[in-house]
Amino acid sequence: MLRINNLDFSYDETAILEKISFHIKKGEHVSLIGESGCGKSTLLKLIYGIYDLNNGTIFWKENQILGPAFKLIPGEKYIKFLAQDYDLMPHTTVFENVSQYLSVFEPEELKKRTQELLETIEMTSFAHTRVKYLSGGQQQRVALARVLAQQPELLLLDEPFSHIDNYRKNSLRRNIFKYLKKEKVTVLTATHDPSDVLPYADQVIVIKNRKIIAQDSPEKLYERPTNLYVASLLGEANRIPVNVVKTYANTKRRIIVYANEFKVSEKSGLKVQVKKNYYQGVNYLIEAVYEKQKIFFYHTTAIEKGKKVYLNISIETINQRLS
Ligand SMILES: Nc1ncnc2c1ncn2[C@@H]1O[C@H](COP(=O)(O)OP(=O)(O)OP(=O)(O)O)[C@@H](O)[C@H]1O
Repeated sequence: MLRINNLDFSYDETAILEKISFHIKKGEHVSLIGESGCGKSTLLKLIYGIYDLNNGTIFWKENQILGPAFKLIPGEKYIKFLAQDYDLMPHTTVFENVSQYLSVFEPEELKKRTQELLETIEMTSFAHTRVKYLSGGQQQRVALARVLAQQPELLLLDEPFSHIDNYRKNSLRRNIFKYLKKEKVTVLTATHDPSDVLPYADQVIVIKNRKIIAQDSPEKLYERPTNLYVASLLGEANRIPVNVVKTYANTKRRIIVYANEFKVSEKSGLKVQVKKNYYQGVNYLIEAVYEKQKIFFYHTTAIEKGKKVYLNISIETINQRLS
């Protein structure tokens, strides 16, 4: 459905994206992740036709997406892009902002659809509030409902929940992604937040140094990360020599271990010295050192600074990472 082939792009003489190729099927939800400045927003803008490519092609179904050199007004009606600026009508109400694109010839349907969308973004009680009086996070929610109302076939979301408080974020994410699946909208989301990715994405694309370095399902990328960069985008990750575990005494390989996969032991394992405790609510994230390398692990209680402890990893985890 969305087909990107051999895309190269630069704003000036510095290359931003190189040889980017991927396909997204109809109704699929793909997350785009990578360190800040790696080109996620740029890629979404290119798919929307805001800039001209240096090389390559972008197709949505049989339609080629062309940049401003070929098309005066960017954007296609079947693609919507929710950028960091929300493009709302500040002097009109939330209801009017959301219903603007629905047919006025079917007033009952307009009311029903708008209400459904306001429920999805949990803003029913603000229906008659003017948008200019809303907070940044509330405006972001209205912007989401406004793009959904336009029934896009392909939706490009750039950090869609970045301004929304944690209290709302989880239920909102569930509502929005459920709605998009129900409506079979194809979604490409650029995000920093693993909670946007792991439970909802069908595929994850990882960008580093201008290129796609990994593409897989969230489960596979998390469980078998190709490197520390990929793992660290999805969780609190460490890279440790596997020979600290007796059974693997003869191998020199290092494996990725997430902070939650370590178990503290009194007897044997990776011997670390505790440096700091970070209270997390459900547990503590503990910063320790092993031969000058920082190691992070979770533990149910704080551990005294300077104390030496052993960390164990299950054999299943080791085998999974070595495979
Ligand atoms: N209009 C522009 N002109 C020139 N350079 C730009 C422009 N917009 C972005 N860049 C540069 O392109 C690179 C990629 O930026 P982009 O915003 O796409 O990254 P990103 O991965 O979305 O970052 P973040 O996660 O921080 O939002 C950065 O080095 C940025 O400085």
